[in-house]
Amino acid sequence: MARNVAQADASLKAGKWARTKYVGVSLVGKTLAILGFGKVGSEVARRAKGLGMHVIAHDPYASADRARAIGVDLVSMEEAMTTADFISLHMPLTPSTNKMLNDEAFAKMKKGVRIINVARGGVIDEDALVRALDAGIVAQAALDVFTKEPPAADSKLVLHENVTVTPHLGASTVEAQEGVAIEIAEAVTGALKGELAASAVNAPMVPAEVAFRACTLCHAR
Ligand SMILES: NC(=O)C1=CN([C@@H]2O[C@H](COP(=O)(O)OP(=O)(O)OC[C@H]3O[C@@H](n4cnc5c(N)ncnc54)[C@H](O)[C@@H]3O)[C@@H](O)[C@H]2O)C=CC1
Ligand SMILES: O=C(O)C(=O)COP(=O)(O)O
Repeated sequence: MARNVAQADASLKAGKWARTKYVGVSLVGKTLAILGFGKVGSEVARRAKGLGMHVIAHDPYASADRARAIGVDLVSMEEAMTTADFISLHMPLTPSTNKMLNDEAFAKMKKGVRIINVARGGVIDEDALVRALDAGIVAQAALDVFTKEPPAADSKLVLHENVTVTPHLGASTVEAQEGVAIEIAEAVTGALKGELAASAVNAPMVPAEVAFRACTLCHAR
């Protein structure tokens, strides 16, 4: 996005040689705000540090120690919104993150901010993003996910010249798909053997009787 690769590629293939139209921006020295400092957000932070960016993150549940170890400052949503040159979204879609980037949030951002969303489309109010792009608040957006997938063929957001889009390809590498397949197979064989499923989202991580014993002990103190 920062170097207009997708637009320049389409332009050259259409027979144009538009060197001045596609002058980009450098990442080095720029502030990247990561919203959602979990598994993906932390990896993005590590890589962005390697590119010479100043990385801050907003995540109400992240540990400050873990952030410090990667060289990232945990900040408030307000600070993330007002100081970032780039904002990358990595939080889950929940009632509290739904349309987290809305008109009010865009109004606080630095003019010319660039937005990356590889989380879930619903964390952005897409109509508000189109307004922010048209107003020049958001210079560019790179979107892998959409509120409705696939988005409508005439989506203003998808067709916007300052928006780069991909069809939900975040996890689509040969290696990642193989990794997921192995992880699922191991979880299934583990569950069949009666082992605790480390990645279960719908079961307590500790058997109920162990949790109950721990609870009784802690109440007995
Ligand atoms: N485009 C794609 O193909 C992919 C998209 N995803 C999306 O990326 C998201 C993140 O994935 P992981 O890093 O693996 O999840 P994760 O669970 O490790 O991290 C999510 C982080 O968001 C934080 N969070 C929750 N509410 C928040 C809020 N209101 N503000 C800021 N942070 C908040 C959590 O504390 C957590 O640290 C997933 O929920 C999924 O929707 C994940 C993989 C591939
Ligand atoms: O794991 C996720 O959250 C993803 O969005 C990846 O989606 P996929 O498994 O590629 O359909």
